[in-house]
Amino acid sequence: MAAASSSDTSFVKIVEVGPRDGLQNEKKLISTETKVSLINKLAEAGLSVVEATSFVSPKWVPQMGDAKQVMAGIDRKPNVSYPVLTPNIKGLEGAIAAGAKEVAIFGAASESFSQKNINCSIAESIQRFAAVADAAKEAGLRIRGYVSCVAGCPYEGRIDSQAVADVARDLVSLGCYEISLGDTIGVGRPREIQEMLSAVTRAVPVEQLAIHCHDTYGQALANIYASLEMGVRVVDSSVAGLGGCPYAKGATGNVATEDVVYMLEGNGFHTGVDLSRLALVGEWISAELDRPTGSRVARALLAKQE
Ligand SMILES: CC(C)(COP(=O)([O-])OP(=O)([O-])OC[C@H]1O[C@@H](n2cnc3c(N)ncnc32)[C@H](O)[C@@H]1OP(=O)([O-])[O-])[C@@H](O)C(=O)NCCC(=O)NCCSC(=O)C[C@@](C)(O)CC(=O)[O-]
Repeated sequence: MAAASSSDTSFVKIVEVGPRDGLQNEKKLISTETKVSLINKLAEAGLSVVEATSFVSPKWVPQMGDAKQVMAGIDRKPNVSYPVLTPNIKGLEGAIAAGAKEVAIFGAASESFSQKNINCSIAESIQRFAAVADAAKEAGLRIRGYVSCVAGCPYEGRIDSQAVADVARDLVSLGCYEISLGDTIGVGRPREIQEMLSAVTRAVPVEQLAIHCHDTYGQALANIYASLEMGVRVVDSSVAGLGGCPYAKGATGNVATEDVVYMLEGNGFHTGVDLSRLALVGEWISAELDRPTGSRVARALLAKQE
């Protein structure tokens, strides 16, 4: 697998979020065995970061209620990172006990979304995350940060880019090595994403930023390309385009990883991901969920093989 190097500007790190962001909103409980197989198959397809699960309240997100069992079941490959979401100290304790080496704290640039998603204001969330980050550092864990609603909020509409920059800066100051900027409801367009990135890069170096696009309005690939033009080299995506957010009504899945890999590899970037193998993983999980894959690239590739 190709290794990322800070001087290699053609390498794009893909953070596969399908097992967490992709599955968290599924109404029917998916077996732990299926989740574990999905994570293992994704790592075998060359993904070096596979976000595995969330240590959140099972009352809030029942689908992630088997986080401990998922972490116990996966075959951990040495060069693969398996981050997990931890909104509070209870979540962090669960993650440490399960042997996680990387955790993610997740805030929002919108007050209303913060309340709906994690039941506190933005300021309270930063305080809560400070305690999580201190304990995570103490335990030797790497910490990633998310900012949701960077291009719009399901409750408040347009979000000021400075609010995004402020939360991103706060998360970096708590010790996050990378900040993922989430267009949670997929409303952003390339120029808006570039304007948002201009504001955020005044607060956080672009080398520490990732872009996380949902494809609700069909803008995700264009927005990712616009982010690459701004120097972003980390992209979050979800195999087969799985997903949606439980606290953002109507939000569809993340951009499909297969579509991102196809676009990148044909545009002078490399990812270390085996696209044919990944398309088969997407086909498999879609069959498990009883629906067609949400990846247009996978559909095209698989149709050719048939
Ligand atoms: C943050 C809380 C816990 C606050 O929820 P709360 O109700 O304010 O918390 P609490 O401390 O009052 O506890 C209430 C109950 O939850 C339990 N509890 C408390 N914490 C935990 C925990 N960690 N693990 C397991 N259980 C927990 C706690 O023990 C207690 O249980 P009870 O006494 O009632 O039986 C809750 O709001 C929550 O779990 N929210 C999670 C929301 C979530 O997972 N959202 C989806 C992920 S974010 C996202 O998708 C966006 C992203 C990242 O992908 C980027 C993008 O697209 O924008």
